[in-house]
Order: sequence, then C-alpha cells, then structure tokens
Amino acid sequence: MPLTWGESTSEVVVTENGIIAGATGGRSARPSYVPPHLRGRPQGASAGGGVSNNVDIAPKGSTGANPNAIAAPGPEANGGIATRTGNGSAWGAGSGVNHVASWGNSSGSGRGYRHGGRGRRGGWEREVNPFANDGPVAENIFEAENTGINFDAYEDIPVETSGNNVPPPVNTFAEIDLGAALNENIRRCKYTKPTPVQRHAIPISLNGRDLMACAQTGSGKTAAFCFPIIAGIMRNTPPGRPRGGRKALPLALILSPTRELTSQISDEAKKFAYQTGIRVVVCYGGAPVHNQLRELERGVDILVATPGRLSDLLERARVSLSMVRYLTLDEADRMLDMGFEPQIRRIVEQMDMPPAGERQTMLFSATFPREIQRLASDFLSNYIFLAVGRVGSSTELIVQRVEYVQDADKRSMLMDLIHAQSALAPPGQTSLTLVFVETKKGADALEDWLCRMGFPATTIHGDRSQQEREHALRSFRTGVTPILVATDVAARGLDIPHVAHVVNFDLPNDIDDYVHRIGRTGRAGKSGVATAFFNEKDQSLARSLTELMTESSQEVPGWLTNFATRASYGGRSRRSGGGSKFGGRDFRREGGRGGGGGHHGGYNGGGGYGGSSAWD
Ligand SMILES: Nc1ncnc2c1ncn2[C@@H]1O[C@H](COP(=O)(O)OP(=O)(O)OP(=O)(O)O)[C@@H](O)[C@H]1O
Repeated sequence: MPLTWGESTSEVVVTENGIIAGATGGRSARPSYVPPHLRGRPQGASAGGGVSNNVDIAPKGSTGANPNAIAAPGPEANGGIATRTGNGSAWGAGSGVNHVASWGNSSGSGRGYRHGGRGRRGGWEREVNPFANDGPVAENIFEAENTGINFDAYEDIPVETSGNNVPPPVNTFAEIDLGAALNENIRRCKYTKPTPVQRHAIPISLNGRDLMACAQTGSGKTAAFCFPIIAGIMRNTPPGRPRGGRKALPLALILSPTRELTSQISDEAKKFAYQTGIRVVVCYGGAPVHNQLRELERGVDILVATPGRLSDLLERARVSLSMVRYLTLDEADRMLDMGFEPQIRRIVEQMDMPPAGERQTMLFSATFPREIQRLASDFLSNYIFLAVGRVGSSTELIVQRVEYVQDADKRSMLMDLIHAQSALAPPGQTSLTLVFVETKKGADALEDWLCRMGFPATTIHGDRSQQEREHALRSFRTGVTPILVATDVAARGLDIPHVAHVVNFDLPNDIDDYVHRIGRTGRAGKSGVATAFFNEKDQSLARSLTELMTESSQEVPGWLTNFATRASYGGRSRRSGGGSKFGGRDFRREGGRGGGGGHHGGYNGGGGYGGSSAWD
C-alpha cells in the first residue's frame, strides 16, 4: 500500500542530519528527508504527522500563516549577511528507490510518478482539437479552469497611453462591436467584463492602430490581441481569397517564443473563434511537420507559430505571408532579444509580408526594456504605446520572499517550502509548486532527487522531447505531479491555474526573467507566493531585485539591501545604466523618436503614472 508523506515520516527514527535512518514494521528502510524542526527528535514527536510548518509562505491575508516563520537572516552575521546553515540537507543520501506515495489531498492511488510519466505512452500524442469549427462541440469546452478574475485587484491600476489620437477605453464588452459570434464566445468563456489591458487595447486595435502594449503577467493580454483579430477578420475578409491549398495564406500571424505558449495561445484563439468560421492553425517545432502541413492545407485564417517552425515552413514555400493583415508578437521583448532578433526580422521584414502601415501590428509583453522598444518600433507605424500598471500595482498580488540560502542547502530549504505549502493547501485541493532552475541538467537532478524523496515531480526543459514536455505540463496542470521543475522555457506566458508557489531555486541573471517567472502565480487577480533563493552568486541581481520588491510594496530583507548597496557600484539597476531596464514608458518620450500626445491618466480616475516604470 502506498505511503503518505506523513506515514512515511512517522514510522522511522530521525537522525541529526535529517535522514530517516531505519524503518519499522517491515517497511522499506529508505532514507528520507526530514524537516529541520523534527530533526534529532524521536519518532512521532510531531503532532503534524511529519508535516513541517515552520516556513511561512502564506499569502498576505491568508489564514494559517505561521508566526514562527523563518526570519530573514540578520544583517550583521557573516559580515553583514547571515547565512542559512541548513543542517538537514538530506540529499545525496537517497536510496534510488522509486517511491510511490500519495501527495497532499490527492487520491493516493499509488501510481508511479517518477519522471512525470516518461515513456508511459508510446507514439506521438496529438492534442485533440476540441474547438474545430467543423463539428458539434459541447459548450463545456469553455469551462476549462476559468475560475473568474478578481477585478478588485485592478481597481486603481494606473494606465498610460502615448501616441496620436488614442481611442478612448471601454468599460464593457458590450460597448465594442465585436460581432455576435465572438460575443457569444466571450459569454461562454465567462468573461463578464474586460480586464484593464483589454479595456484599452481592444478599442485601439479595432480602430486599426498599431500598438505596443505592456501589462502585468496574467492580466488577459491573450484575449486583448485575439478579440480584435477575430472581429477584424469577421468584419472584412477579402472576397475570393484562396483558403486552403499547397501554400497557406493566413490573414493573421501570432508569433510567440515557446512551443508551449504557442500551443496555449492557439487553444485560446480556437475557443474565441468557435463557430465564427475562422480557422486557427498552430505550428511549432518538435511536433511532426506533416500533421501541421495537413492542417495548413485545409485552410488557415489565424496562424499561431514559433519563429523556428514558421521559418521552416516559409523556406519550404508552404506558407506565404503576403495576405497577413494582422501581426502579433506575444512576449515581444523576448522575441526580439539577442537570440530571436535575426529570425524575427527575416520573417517580418524580408519575406513577403506587407510592410508596416499596410498591415496592423501589435506587440505585447509584461516587460519591455527600452532598447527592445527601439527595435520593436521598426515593425510599427504611428503606433500607440500602452502601459497598464504602475510598478508594483498588481504584483502586490504576489508575495515575494527572498531567502539567503547557500547552494548546498537549497534542496533542504525547498523541501521545507514544499511541506509548508502542502500544509496550507485547502482541503480537497492540490496546490502546485513551480521550481525554476538555471540548467537542464540541474532540472533533471532536482526532479530525480524530489522523486527519490517521495515527492511527485516532473520537469520541463529544452532537452526533453516535445512529447515529454507536453506530458509533463499536463501532469503538472492536473496535479498528478504537483511539482514542476523548469528552466526558463516555462517562464513566459503559461497560464496554469492553481500555481500557488513559484520557487526561484536558482535566480535568473535578468530581472525581467524574474518578473515573468513569478508571474506564473498570482494570475487573473488572484494571490500567489514567490520565494527566491539568493546567495553571493546572485549579487549582480541584488539592486534590481531590491528596487522591484520595494516598488511592489514587498518586505526587503536588510541583508539584501546590504547586497544591493555593495552592488550599486557597477551593479544593475532597473532604472538606469546597463542591464535590464524595464520600459514601462514609451521610449519615444525619452527623446528616442517623435511621438507623444495621447492621454496620461489613471484607471478609475486614479493618479498619473508618475514616471515610474510599469512592469509586471
Ligand atoms: N475578461 C476576463 N475575464 C475573466 N478572465 C479573464 C479575462 N481575460 C482573461 N482572463 C483569464 O485570465 C487568465 C490570464 O490571461 P492571459 O494568459 O491572457 O494573461 P497574460 O496577460 O497573457 O499573461 P502573461 O504575461 O503571463 O502571458 C486566463 O486564464 C484567462 O482565461
């Protein structure tokens, strides 16, 4: 019979170093992790069935916050930085046994979860397209996990627009002429009113204007660019346009940096386009190209693609961009950073796509560094810049914590957090934990260790096959493996309900990546927790992290401020100098290029933007 975590810790003796040394009752003698507060105690000492509750990860206002929360290290120890000594690092001692355990409130069916089901199924699994336009589809397809949006969280979010003749925002979907079929789908999706970015961006795009839009993670940007595209195609499709055939001629192109995000956008677009007659086709690498070619041959109105696979299809002359009237770059800053720029420029500027001014172009992201704005503006014509959210406004939804943890203690600390998280999960619910690491190898190693310790974990990174990546994501989404260890491939755009906790096991080098990573929780106005493990190696991030946390009303530990002060000579700042400069402001206002005009005011009559950067 499978063991729960509680059972497994109560039946054995705990040693000083946190390793369970032996088993009673004839059960396996596997070493396991023991939370620090149980170490050195005899078995059964904990009333909590072995569940550690000594790490306070409760979001603001949540009940059950533990008054014995780990305090930030005092600034004086260790030359101004106190270190977490973590005497209970149990890792490395694992037996290699493939544990089977029930997790939290899940059924405990005893299914093996190691490696997230790798190799469980043979052959390529294609996602069924439940939103195909050519068959009867039950309305419940729209019920997929939309738990509603907490609009109160956006009450006084400041908004800045700049550019000429900015169309005014709307308060309801009914004020906009989106067409009956799309309105019906909005109703089916249970979107009762537009989010702030939708209120502003939809009228701008419906007016045919180019747009550079910056709004917080999880605030509904996907619908903000999909609705105007669908409404625009429904209003005005060129007569006699060939739809199918050997060379696909999409009317709209949506580019996004990762396969998973591309797939997610396509699913959303299919939902929004249900019964409109508009065909959405998705193309991304790692999936068999012949299936995608077959879909393209059947006709495409909206093509959602990753740059790599699209380049391949363009080279094969299976796609022409000559009819593209709408171009959207989601996560536009990522699309144009060093890695992607040449490929994107080739697609947008050197193939047969109509030039800026003839097509309508929309760029969206939660972060928009100024230098990237400059690059991106090459694709736009007389555009409007939209920034929704003053620094820190909606990210107060995400409680950010930074813990000083040496590399050797990270696993032990992670275990504490996972225990605390599982203790806080509401009855009957599995809360998901997303753990970011720097390398693919590191991801595999951590997943392996977690599994050996009895925690259902899986992993997503660039070395896994697309099938494995999709399987891992599905297994995480559904709570089968409620811990996902990921590299930055999962940092952007993924909308996974119930991610309660994002752990930056390794911090990224760039503060914008941090912003996107933590944005996997606290979505759609809901709260979330993000914990970062920080040590000397992350010193270059101290200043921007401190600024970011201060701007979003987070408690900044004194030791981190010390790091930031030390790093201020040559360190990176969000506001000035090198490194990652988040551009919540239209770079044209800073003398970059002509522009200006527009209105400049707060949402709900709120105050001005005040010159601070909008960010996630
Ligand atoms: N008007 C609305 N009413 C209710 N829910 C909404 C509305 N608009 C979007 N949502 C939901 O909010 C969630 C977040 O939306 P979305 O994924 O588009 O965010 P995003 O801004 O693109 O985030 P990211 O920056 O991380 O990519 C989704 O689950 C979506 O279904």
